[in-house]
Amino acid sequence: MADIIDGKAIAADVTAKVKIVADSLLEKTGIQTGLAVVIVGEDPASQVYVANKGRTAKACGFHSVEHKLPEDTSEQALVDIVESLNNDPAIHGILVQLPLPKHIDAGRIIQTIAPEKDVDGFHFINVGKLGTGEIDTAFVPCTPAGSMLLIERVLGKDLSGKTAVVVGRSNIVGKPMFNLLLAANATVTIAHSRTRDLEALCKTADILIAAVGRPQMIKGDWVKPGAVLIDVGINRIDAPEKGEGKTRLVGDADFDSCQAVASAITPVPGGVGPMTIAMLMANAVTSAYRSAGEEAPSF
Ligand SMILES: Nc1nc(=O)c2c([nH]1)NC[C@@H]1CN(c3ccc(C(=O)N[C@@H](CCC(=O)O)C(=O)O)cc3)C=[N+]21
Repeated sequence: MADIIDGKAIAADVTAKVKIVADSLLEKTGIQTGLAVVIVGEDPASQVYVANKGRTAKACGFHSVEHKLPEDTSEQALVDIVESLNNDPAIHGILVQLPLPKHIDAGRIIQTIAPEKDVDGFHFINVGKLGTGEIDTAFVPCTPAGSMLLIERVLGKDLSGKTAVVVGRSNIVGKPMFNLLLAANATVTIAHSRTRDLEALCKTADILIAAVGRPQMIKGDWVKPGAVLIDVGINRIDAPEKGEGKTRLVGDADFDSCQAVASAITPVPGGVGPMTIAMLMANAVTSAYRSAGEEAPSF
């Protein structure tokens, strides 16, 4: 039976450290880390995440601002808000919650965020730095960064000799995950919907990252005995066993069958999700340190 990797507890460790270093920057330089989260529209899941971010930012002692904009906000109005945050010296990190409404070009908005405040790590400058190994001055996307920290807790920092398979090729998770695993010396393959014999490929992985967005797709008999399984998926499915109309969260891996085979596995909820928020806080305080010309701590 695999050990369950307690993402909630590890995320709490990270945010406790963020608070300590944020307090120490404030004491030394008078700079309070500022994080701005911008949300457009009313998607209920997005509202939950944004509320979590605001709460955690306050717990870290940050200056936390939230811009809640109506669904019919124009692209230009959003560009103007991002530019005003770029120019606001009290703000060190800017996150524009995705997805954006269809009438807004999300790519244009992301590239409008100043790279040095892009705590999501989605700007071309940060993507390029990660892709060329300049990780120390980049912002790394929060979900992959948090997943790496969980892997580090189990396997250490050096993944030499390990085979990793990332299932999913998104810009937000799959591709940055590939780069981080590669930088840690793993031998990495990205699989996706057009991969032939996905099951056999997954079975080669010492480290398996499930980031496809399909509930419970990865089954125990796809997993190499002793593998470390990081489940990035967060899917809400019907749970009639809990009562009529009830739902529950599941990952992209079928937890019970995978737990029987892996050596360590992240649960959903309580795995990668809380780490995403913790790494956002880490990126924000890192940005504040850089703005002060101070050496940023590592997490
Ligand atoms: N620009 C941008 N950056 C993001 O990082 C971003 C985004 N947009 N849009 C939405 C997704 C989703 N996301 C989550 C963060 C935390 C949890 C999380 O804390 N989940 C908990 C509980 C989830 C629940 O109860 O609903 C868990 O897995 O244990 C989930 C999902 C960040 N995202």
